[in-house]
Amino acid sequence: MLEYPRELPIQPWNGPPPRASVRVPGSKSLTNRALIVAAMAEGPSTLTGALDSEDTRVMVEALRTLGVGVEHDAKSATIRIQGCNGRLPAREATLHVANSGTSLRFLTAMVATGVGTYHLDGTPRMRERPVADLLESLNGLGARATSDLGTGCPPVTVEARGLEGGFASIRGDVSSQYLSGLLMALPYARTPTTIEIQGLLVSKPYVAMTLAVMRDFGAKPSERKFRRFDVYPSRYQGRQYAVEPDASAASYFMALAAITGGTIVIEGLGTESIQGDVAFADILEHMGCTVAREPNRITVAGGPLRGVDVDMNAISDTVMTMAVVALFAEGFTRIRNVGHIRHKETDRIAAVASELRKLGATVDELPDGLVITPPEAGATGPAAIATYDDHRMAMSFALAGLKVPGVTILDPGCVAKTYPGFWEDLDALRSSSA
Ligand SMILES: O=C(O)C1=C[C@@H](OP(=O)(O)O)[C@@H](O)[C@H](O)C1
Ligand SMILES: C=C(OP(=O)(O)O)C(=O)O
Repeated sequence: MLEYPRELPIQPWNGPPPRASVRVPGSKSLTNRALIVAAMAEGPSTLTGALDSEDTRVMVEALRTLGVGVEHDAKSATIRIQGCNGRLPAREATLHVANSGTSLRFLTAMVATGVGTYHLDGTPRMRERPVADLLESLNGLGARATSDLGTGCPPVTVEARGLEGGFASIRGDVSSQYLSGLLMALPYARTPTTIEIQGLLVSKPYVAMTLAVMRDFGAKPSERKFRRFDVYPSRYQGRQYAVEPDASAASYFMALAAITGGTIVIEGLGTESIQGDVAFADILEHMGCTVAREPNRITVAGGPLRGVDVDMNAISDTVMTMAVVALFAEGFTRIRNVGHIRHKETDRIAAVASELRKLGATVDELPDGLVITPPEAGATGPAAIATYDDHRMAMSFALAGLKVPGVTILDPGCVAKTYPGFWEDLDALRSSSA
């Protein structure tokens, strides 16, 4: 991995507004889904355009620990997986997933299809991120899964003897990753399974992505209004799979166009993308940007921005990007229905509120959102921005530094969770636009 300084002063964007094309690295969510499904599949798979970051490395390492053959060629963004055809080789394993929510939730469900004893653990923050509802559902399907410290969070132990199938209900309002993990594991249950969602389902587009990847590898799950899901016993088939660029990562460059008044073309993401976060461009359009959408490309051109009132439940990884764009809009912005982001890398509502205030904004922190009123005379520095070990705090607030002199990002290395080359890509954009 790359080396990072302890803090990074951000130089304001002094040159002409950028006119550039950007292709961000592969999607974390699609890489980690494809890895899980390919690992369980019959036959080999090759993932191209795969993300190489902390979250995908911990997933690759965990699969190797489970005895699945995985070769990762980071230079060519290719990962080769020898599928285990639904029979996990390891009977006993301890998996360390750092602070990767997808890895923890997806692997917990996957190991329940095995026969043996599996332990999963992560960073201190991972030990505060809930998983109890997933454990409960797995227990109803034939596993013995426990939160070792009785906290409802990792570390987790799964004593597995394969999943029986039948009926499961799962809570949808804390994290959609429980449902995604269950869905991907269930083709390997002994009998068909019906899953019903209790309460609201957050982050719906991620569940659609899960179904899409399962279908791409040959399973045939069905769904009714995203309230009920049916999965039948089957086998995934190994294949070549092209991972789309990461739409959440692309939000930083869309936002850069919005606040600098430049034009940025996002390559490899467009109307054909299966990632919900491409809809970040729709919000920018409401704020005053011009957006052109093609099947594999989105062009965002900045303009005078006005505040918006927006429900971001479905695309909550872009809340922090939006919060920083709001600093440079006319009038206030209200972000609604994202209470679940308090359970992510950090309490993201609280973190955004504290750091925006350092730049002069007035921020009302709501239980499930934020109201951001930009300072009348414009945002001002200097400000040392704390990042809370949250990659998205670092990448979002770097954008503020392009407009406000004196912004320093503390612990810029936290971007390695999903976008290790972010600072280099930002510098490259700057040099190509000078
Ligand atoms: O399934 C996924 O790939 C993800 C689902 C979302 O989490 P929640 O469902 O917990 O909101 C998202 O925030 C995360 O970055 C990735
Ligand atoms: C919430 C995130 O990740 P995860 O839940 O996979 O740790 C994220 O990448 O913003």
